[in-house]
Amino acid sequence: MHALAFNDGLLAVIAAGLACHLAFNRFEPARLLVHFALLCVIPSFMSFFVLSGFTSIFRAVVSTYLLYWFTILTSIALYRLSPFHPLAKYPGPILARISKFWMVWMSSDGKQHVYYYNLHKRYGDVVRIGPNELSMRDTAAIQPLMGPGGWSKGPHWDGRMAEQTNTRTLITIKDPVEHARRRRPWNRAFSIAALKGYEEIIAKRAREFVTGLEHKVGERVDLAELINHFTFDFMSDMAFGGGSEMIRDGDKEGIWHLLESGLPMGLILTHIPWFGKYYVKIPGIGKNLKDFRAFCEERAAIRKSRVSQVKDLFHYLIDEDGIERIPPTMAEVISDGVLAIVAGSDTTATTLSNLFCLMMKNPTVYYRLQAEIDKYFPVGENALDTTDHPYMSYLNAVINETLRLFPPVLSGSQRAAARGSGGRAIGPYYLPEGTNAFMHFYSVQRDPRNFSPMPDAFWPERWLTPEERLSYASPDVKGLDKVPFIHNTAGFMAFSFGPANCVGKKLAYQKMRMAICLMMQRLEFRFPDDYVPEKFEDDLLDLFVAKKGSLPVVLSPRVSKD
Ligand code: HEM
Repeated sequence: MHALAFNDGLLAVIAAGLACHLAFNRFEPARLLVHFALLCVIPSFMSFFVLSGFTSIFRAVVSTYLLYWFTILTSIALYRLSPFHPLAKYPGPILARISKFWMVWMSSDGKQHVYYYNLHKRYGDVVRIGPNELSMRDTAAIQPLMGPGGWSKGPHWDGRMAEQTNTRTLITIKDPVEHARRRRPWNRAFSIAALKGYEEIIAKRAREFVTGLEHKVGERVDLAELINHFTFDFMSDMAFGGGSEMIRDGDKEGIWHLLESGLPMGLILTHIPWFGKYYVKIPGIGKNLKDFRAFCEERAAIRKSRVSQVKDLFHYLIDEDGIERIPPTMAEVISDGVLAIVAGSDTTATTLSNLFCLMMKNPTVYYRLQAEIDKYFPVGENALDTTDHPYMSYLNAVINETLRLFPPVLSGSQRAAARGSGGRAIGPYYLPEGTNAFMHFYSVQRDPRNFSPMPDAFWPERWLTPEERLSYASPDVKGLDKVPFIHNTAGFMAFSFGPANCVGKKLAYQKMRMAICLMMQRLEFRFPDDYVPEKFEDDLLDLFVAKKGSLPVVLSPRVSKD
């Protein structure tokens, strides 16, 4: 009789485990209390059913927990590998299909972009890289996934932003209507007229930056770090009317380090967003970000109290012209100001560093660009004048080619099919509801169906017109006119795509062009003799945004100061 009751008890525990899996699968509960009830209260209660088979309560409780959790995990794994799973037809590594912890592990070396790239080579255009997540490489999916009427931002931001319960920053907003409302001031801030107004802010910081470089002529400097200082000072000017003097003083407060220190954990939370709710409960967690936010709040208050002579980004974000029907709250302005600094300084700094590294590795490109800059800005000309930028085809080609090979957001930005949407065809693929998906920028941009020949090589000439390309005919391009040339700009996704793409794209180009022209008009850049240039790419990590290492450079003057 006892044995029967015990067996019944074990079966009840297993049944409860299966029911728990079903509840998580069906309702995706997010509240910690519900997690606690499902994972702890139920097995504690169930241990009474098996008491008869154990010599102590302790043993009964431990055994019930083990059996309960084992049942849940086994049931989850079997379901996710089974043909009944909605994403069963999409191939991918077994462990990735079972759990997102696999991607946490695989991305921990900072090379997830290369991992995804190799997965696409092995499995094709759509790879299942999580139980409910797909990585995509086919350009036919871009428009339906990310274009107007496409899917909204995915949950990968939820974990990173777990502490932002009230005011979310623009990039994390899922609701398309709310996203559009919050994006309006940003769109105004990057209109052609507004951009023209920023030129003087860029020019001032670019002059300070390049003058600082000139003082270091002959020295070995970390160009990547100095570029960080330039982009950070500029974005602080834009977002909060100043407050940062890294070009002058260096990063005394360690702010750049503070921002970068959160990236590895941020990446983990993009893979397991549900964990963010637990993570933020750990005492002291998020302190760095809170400190940075406090700095921004202080700056925002100062900037708000005075009328700026210049219409900076803050002017538009806080709606100083009073255009919005519902004026933005101060919390929204601060939150988006923080985003501007983070999204606007790191991305352009990484691109500029990559660009100089790639050019120094490819002297032909370096001298071609230098020649173009010399043509438009000979000695004595103002290299910060933007009038001729549209005609500087080689400059634009070098920037695009850098962004193609190394987009600062290497692995793309997740989108999700809303629950209840019923799923939809994304290009030639049917993606059921509950699916998260992203275009893998790094793979799309190196796909020979989009960019050929030499999709993995730095070859800016591919961005020129055929006539321009021919005019550069030289040993490095010999024979390339004999192979098919493919240049599918739909596969150029560094700034993402659709209504939630990068709103700061034009500003990024403007800032990078101005800085490059001034830097190359005034200075020569070369690697120190003992530096192995491949190290820079080895050190480049995919932590959602790219994190770069140092870029040692020796500077020499181009223009005599006499
Ligand atoms: C080389 C430079 C840059 C690159 C490659 C870049 C790339 C990106 C990417 C890939 C996204 C994600 C979009 C998505 O979720 O689909 C993004 C979003 C964003 N970027 Fe940039 N970015 C750059 C510079 C800038 C600059 C200078 C700013 C200026 C403030 C900026 C502001 C933003 C903002 C506000 C968003 C969120 C847009 C939204 O969700 O509506 N970015 N950027």
